[in-house]
Amino acid sequence: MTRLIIGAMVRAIGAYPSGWRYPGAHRDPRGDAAVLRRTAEVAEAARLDYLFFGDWLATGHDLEFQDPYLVARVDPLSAVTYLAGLTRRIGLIATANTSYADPYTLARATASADLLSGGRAGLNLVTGAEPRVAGNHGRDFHEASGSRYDRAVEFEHVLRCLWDSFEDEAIVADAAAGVYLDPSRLHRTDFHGAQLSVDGPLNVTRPVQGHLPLVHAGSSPRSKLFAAQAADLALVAVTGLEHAVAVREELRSLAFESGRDDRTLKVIAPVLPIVGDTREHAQSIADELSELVQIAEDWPDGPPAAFPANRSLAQLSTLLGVDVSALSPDRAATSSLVAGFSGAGQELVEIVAERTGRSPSGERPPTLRHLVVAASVTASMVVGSADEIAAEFEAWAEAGAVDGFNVLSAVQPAQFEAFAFGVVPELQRRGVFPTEYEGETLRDHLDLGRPENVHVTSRDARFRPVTGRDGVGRRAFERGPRHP
Ligand SMILES: Cc1cc2nc3c(=O)[nH]c(=O)nc-3n(C[C@H](O)[C@H](O)[C@H](O)COP(=O)(O)O)c2cc1C
Repeated sequence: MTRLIIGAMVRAIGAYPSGWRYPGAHRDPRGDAAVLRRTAEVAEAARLDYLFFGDWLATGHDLEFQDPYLVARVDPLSAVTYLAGLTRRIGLIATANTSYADPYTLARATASADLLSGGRAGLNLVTGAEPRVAGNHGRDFHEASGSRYDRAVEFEHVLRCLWDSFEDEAIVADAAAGVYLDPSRLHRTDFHGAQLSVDGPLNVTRPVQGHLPLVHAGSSPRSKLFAAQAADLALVAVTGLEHAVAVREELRSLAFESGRDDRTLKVIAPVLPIVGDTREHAQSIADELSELVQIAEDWPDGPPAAFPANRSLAQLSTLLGVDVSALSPDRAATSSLVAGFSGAGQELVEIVAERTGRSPSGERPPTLRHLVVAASVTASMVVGSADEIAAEFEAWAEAGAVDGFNVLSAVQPAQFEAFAFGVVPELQRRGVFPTEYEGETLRDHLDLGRPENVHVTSRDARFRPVTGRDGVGRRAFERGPRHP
């Protein structure tokens, strides 16, 4: 039976550019503590596997228009530690940027989060795509992808060595004998690589889970190789079901080529469901959200300098093959106008019809604004009733496209609650998502075993970079048979 992994990608003011403008939406990040608490309570009541917190280490006015949640947000590890004390069962995954983080500090904070949550912490390692981060961390420039991934490879190795500093039996705590520590079970890291140098040992005992489940999010060839070799969950950007099938197969075969049991790599896709009582209701929500997205033409004298170039009638004209730049954004895209559109333009009209229920020949045709928004907001959306969305999730799982989803919510808290209390029970009714938490730890929820201590097995402790199919990989193992 298919068993989906489902986590919530928490974005406190919503994960759609205009979500914060929707009636009743949470919109002031100064109130995030209450929203995070409520989100965690709802997610745990729905038995979601984890809450996932992304990260972005810089801010600026431009982000207001691209991705308003990136403007101001709580640090992800702080959110995880806060929620560790408020929840009992749900996993809590924080993002860290390996290009800028200090491995000893991160190993210490994450091992602590795992201990404080009873084994429910996870860590998403990214190398970062935002160049402004460099100046916030005393660097002259953001390193190129190759160098960032070289560092990420060393980083992951060092993290595991540091987490394993204490063997599970290292703290003896024999009060009668006066023996606190077995020093033979405390291990130095002694890693001195091209980019990182760490002595160790870590001054936190081994995490409850041994190693926190590692997530990696990216899309380049080096990113895929890193995910295949180092991650338990690969968070991928996919354009549709067929693309997802291909990406999952590629990642799993890379994992196999790296000598790993490829079934232990779970491929997770982000998805943004718009949930309504009926399909028409969901479409009316998606329609209102589209209408609330600002486009360049909303400023008669031109948009702010940082406004995204692709959110304009000028850019849409290129895609449509028809110059609509002098028209009003509220001009209806009627059948006669649409007839002149390019193939890509016609496809866009179909996407808008599916999402909003508006068709060129109908009573309420889409407007040019709807088309600009559909072309420029790239979130992977599915619009419908709870049952329709659950059916779509199930179809993806059965096609071998994903092992699970990271669910984004356009409007907080309403859309998240509609998902948790509407779609999740439908998935449970279909038997593709469990109704109860069984194990205690995040690794249990993800069906991952507890790893051995690298200092005891010593195999992983030897760091040997090797050349993989798409670049420099981590290390070579004996290859076992590939499982079906
Ligand atoms: C689904 C998804 C989520 C991501 N989340 C984050 C994030 O929260 N913070 C971040 O710095 N980068 C994030 N990234 C960016 C990647 O880490 C990556 O650095 C970026 O896409 C550049 O591509 P590359 O690393 O594959 O070269 C995400 C990427 C994907 C596909």
